[in-house]
Parts: sequence; C-alpha cells; structure tokens
Amino acid sequence: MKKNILLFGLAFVGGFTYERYFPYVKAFISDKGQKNDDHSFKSMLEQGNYIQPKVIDIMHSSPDKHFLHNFIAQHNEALNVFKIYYPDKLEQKIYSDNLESEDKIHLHFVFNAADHLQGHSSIVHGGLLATLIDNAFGQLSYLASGQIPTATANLNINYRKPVKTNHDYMITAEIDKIEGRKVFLKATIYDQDKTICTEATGLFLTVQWGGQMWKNALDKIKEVTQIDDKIVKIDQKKKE
Ligand SMILES: CCCCC/C=C\C/C=C\C/C=C\C/C=C\CCCC(=O)SCCNC(=O)CCNC(=O)[C@H](O)C(C)(C)COP(=O)(O)OP(=O)(O)OC[C@H]1O[C@@H](n2cnc3c(N)ncnc32)[C@H](O)[C@@H]1OP(=O)(O)O
Repeated sequence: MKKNILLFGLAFVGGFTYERYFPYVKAFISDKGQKNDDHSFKSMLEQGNYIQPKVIDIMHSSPDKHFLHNFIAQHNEALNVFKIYYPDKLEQKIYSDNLESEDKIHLHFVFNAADHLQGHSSIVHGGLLATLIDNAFGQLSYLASGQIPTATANLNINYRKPVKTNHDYMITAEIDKIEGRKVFLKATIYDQDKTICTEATGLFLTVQWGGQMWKNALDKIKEVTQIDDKIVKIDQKKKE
C-alpha cells in the first residue's frame, strides 16, 4: 500500500514537472544541436572568455513570447547565424544582483543575414540592424538596472557602410552610463576586418511594464537549468 502511494506520488511529481518544464527543456535541447555554429568571430570570442548564455538559448524558442526570438524561431532560414555572447561573468548577473562594475557590462551579437532580410539587393535592411541593436540594448539595460524592465526612449543609428547579406558581422553593445532610471548605451557593428559599419546610441528608461512576466520567465529558466537533467530522463522514459 505504502509502495503504491509512493509510486503514485512519484508519478504525480514527474508528470507535473514534465508538463511545467518540458517546453523550456525542449527549447534548450533543440537549440544545442543548432546548425551554423561556426562563424568568423568564433575563436576570437571564445578566447576572450565569452559564452553563449543558456538563458538566451532558451529564449530562442521558449513559450514566452518575445518578438525577436519568436521571429528567429519562426523564420529560422532568415538568419544564417545568430549568436549572442556574454562575458562569462555576465550570465551570473541573471542569477544574482552582484556585478562588480557597470562599465564591464557589454555583450556581442554575431549575425549573418540571409537574402530574406535584404532591403536593397544583397544589403541587410536597416530596420533589422535597428532591431538587433535595440534587443541588445534591452538585454543589457535590464541586467544593468538590477533586472528591472526597460523601454527604449531614444535610439540613434548612423549607418556608415552597407551591411551585406550572407556575411558575418558582430555587434558590440555596452553600457555608457546610468543616471537614476536612465540607462545610456552605445553599440557598434563591425565587419570581419573590424571596419565600423554602424554606430548607435540609446537611452532606455526603467519602467513598470511586464516585470512579473520577466520574473516568472527567469524563475522558470533558473529552475530548468537546475533540473534539466532530470527532465531529460523523464522525457526519454516517456518515449520508451
Ligand atoms: C523568455 C525568457 C526571458 C529571459 C530574460 C532574460 C534575460 C535577458 C533579458 C531581458 C530583457 C530582454 C529583452 C528586451 C528586449 C528588447 C527591448 C525592447 C524595448 C522596446 O521595444 S520598448 C517599446 C518601444 N518604446 C516605447 O514604447 C516607449 C514609449 N515611451 C514611453 O512610454 C515613455 O516616454 C517612457 C516610459 C520612455 C518615459 O516616460 P516616463 O513618464 O516614465 O518618464 P518621463 O517622460 O518623466 O522621463 C523621465 C526622464 O527621462 C527623460 N526622457 C524621457 N524620454 C526621453 C527621450 N526620448 N530622450 C531624452 N530624454 C528622455 C525625461 O526628460 C526625464 O528626465 P529628467 O528626469 O532628467 O527630467
């Protein structure tokens, strides 16, 4: 009798865990096998101790709606490469409130846009570049403000040289300064020869928007990253 209750309890907990976390774990697992892992900036970034944060892997196809990551998931042929690299300590910022100094907060996006994203022939649409920069600024300002959501108040972009489709580029985004609710940021898009193609500045303001949504998503992600091994086992069992 006791054994039956125990088995029932285990099945219940297993089923609950599976239902609750499966979409996140699936996203995490499927992204791990993602194609196009190679690009021109890879060894440079890896030597500089940059990592692809798990949290971003999960955002790519998580059930929580996010414009850019949903776009990538739904139109995965549009970007030949889309990789986000954080300094290895920055991912910890997602899990704690301690970061040594705001001026160390920066990240890199590497992207290679397919022809689907051209405006003029073989030239990446400027609106896509604005979106990528805005998204990088959104992540950085969120982290730098102690995980308070932020909104774009101002975004300035100077398009210096055309960005070509089917070529690798790197966006470097960083915090310039923080004054109260205001987070000032800057970004540069470089080609493989380190020529500056695009420069941007942004002002993001902390807002009261969707804070609980972000917090819930982060809480789930934190739990998933701790328990993903167990979930994978549950998933394998279900298939057997
Ligand atoms: C699924 C898994 C999730 C896991 C997440 C994990 C990790 C990564 C995380 C995170 C986050 C991820 C991604 C985020 C990605 C993308 C971000 C997208 C961002 C957007 O896509 S967001 C939509 C577009 N965006 C808007 O929709 C804003 C419309 N706008 C407004 O809603 C207001 O305009 C607002 C709220 C901005 C300000 O309004 P307000 O009433 O709160 O403040 P107020 O006006 O009083 O200004 C206070 C002080 O800022 C100065 N100030 C204001 N605006 C200025 C400007 N433009 N230029 C210069 N100074 C300005 C004032 O002059 C004053 O300055 P002072 O205090 O010195 O007098």
